[in-house]
Amino acid sequence: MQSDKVLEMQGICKTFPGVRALSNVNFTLRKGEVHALMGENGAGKSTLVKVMTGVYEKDAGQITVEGKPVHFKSPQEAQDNGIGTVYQEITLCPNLTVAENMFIGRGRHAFVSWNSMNAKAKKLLDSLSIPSRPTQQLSSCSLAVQQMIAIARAVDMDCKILVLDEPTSSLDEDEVRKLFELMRELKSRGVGIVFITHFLDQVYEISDRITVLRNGELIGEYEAASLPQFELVSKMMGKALEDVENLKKGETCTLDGGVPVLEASGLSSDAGVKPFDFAIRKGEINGFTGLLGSGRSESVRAIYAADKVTGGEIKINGKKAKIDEPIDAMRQGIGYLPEDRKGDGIIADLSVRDNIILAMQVMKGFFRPFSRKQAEAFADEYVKRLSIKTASVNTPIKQLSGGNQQKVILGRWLLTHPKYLILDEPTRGIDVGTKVEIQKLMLKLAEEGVSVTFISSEIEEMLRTCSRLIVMKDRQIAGELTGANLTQKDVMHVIAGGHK
Ligand SMILES: Nc1ncnc2c1ncn2[C@@H]1O[C@H](COP(=O)(O)OP(=O)(O)OP(=O)(O)O)[C@@H](O)[C@H]1O
Repeated sequence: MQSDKVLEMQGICKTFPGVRALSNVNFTLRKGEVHALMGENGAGKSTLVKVMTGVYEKDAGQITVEGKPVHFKSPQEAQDNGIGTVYQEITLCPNLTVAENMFIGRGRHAFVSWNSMNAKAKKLLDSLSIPSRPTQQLSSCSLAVQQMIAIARAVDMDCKILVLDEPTSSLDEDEVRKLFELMRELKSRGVGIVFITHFLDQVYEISDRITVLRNGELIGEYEAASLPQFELVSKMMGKALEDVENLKKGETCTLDGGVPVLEASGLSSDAGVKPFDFAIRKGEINGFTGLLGSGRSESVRAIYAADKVTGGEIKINGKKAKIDEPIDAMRQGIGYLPEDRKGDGIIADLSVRDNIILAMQVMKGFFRPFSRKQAEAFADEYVKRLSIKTASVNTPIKQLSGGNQQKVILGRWLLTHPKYLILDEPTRGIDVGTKVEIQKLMLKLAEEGVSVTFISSEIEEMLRTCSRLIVMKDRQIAGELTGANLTQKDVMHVIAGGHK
């Protein structure tokens, strides 16, 4: 009897130096299903997917595609067997057109003319309802459309299995909806989809089945419809959920009156943020919210001088401060965890230790390096405090899972004992347990008198932790919410209506 299983992985093992990333893991994918792969940071999801797609060779185990045993030694071999992958970071060429990106490097498409290539691209785009033109330069498409084009490319290569590793983490709600429509279309064509995300609501919206991994082991495989969300979370975390449920709503101490820790007036930057006023008090957690592109990140970048400041002034504790470059901000006790941790945050080839001490070392000066012993002691402290999963502090940071890399950057700033900490998407790509830990950490820092500005695409976690929300729209402040007005509805109202 022909099975409906398109992929079967059995007894998969993979070890890296000092880390057993997968032990004896089984995974099956059916035709036409969306199968979510869930687990906390470092659980082994990406490793399993990389074994599946030929990026890593397994140490042990069997893989079959449509019943046929396979042993991939390269991503090309996986691709030749009908496995397509689209990563969160798009790997297409921004300077080429949409059509060129769809067919580049594809020997079997011997196009006789641009016209025939563009015509074929148009047909494919139309059949998948992707809103873009074949002759358009890829960089002019939104991130979501670029992702869809990467998917279309895989579809045209006759993929039977599509792996989507955190495809939604940079998309807004509308874009996520469009991506889901495309996923449903592919499902109806019989494509099996492996879906990795940390957004639980999305898992339940689109997935048929869920496989949970923890510490490299298989916890179980479930029908999504019969696994309540709280059970999923406790399976991922390996503990009951009361910690998540009991996180107190953010009633952080806003010390009214008194001099603000930081006050900005008429601040603007060359990243296009319009002049704005802003103040934060000791021990306050506030947030910048708004849709992607609203200017929420650009505003905090202006405060830290991460972009060139074009106007306005900043006072620290009531005194005018000269902050022309990030180093000036650091010396004033400001820490900044950037949104783009790959581009702006981690230094991939350096160890966990060197990444943790980086900000401290910059402040001290590179001509006065910390001794190895001192650096290791600093790093050890924050690896323990933030439960960073790493073989050692000397491991290159690029070998850590995404969420653990994020914790290292957080450790970097905590080590400088900042007075004011700006955290832009600190919980993106982070599992639910660690998210709660980071939210708790923010509340604790605030209690200790540190002021925090928090940005997150998940409005709920901002409502839980912030005592004031600044709502951005079209690169300027559209409104400010406190107290009883701190609700999702009020935020939407300001975004929709643009009034205070
Ligand atoms: N190339 C590598 N070298 C060494 N260790 C690695 C490598 N890739 C992954 N690991 C380790 O294997 C374990 C599993 O990591 P993996 O990236 O698969 O987790 P994940 O579930 O995808 O996590 P996240 O949600 O944070 O991305 C982690 O402890 C990680 O540090």
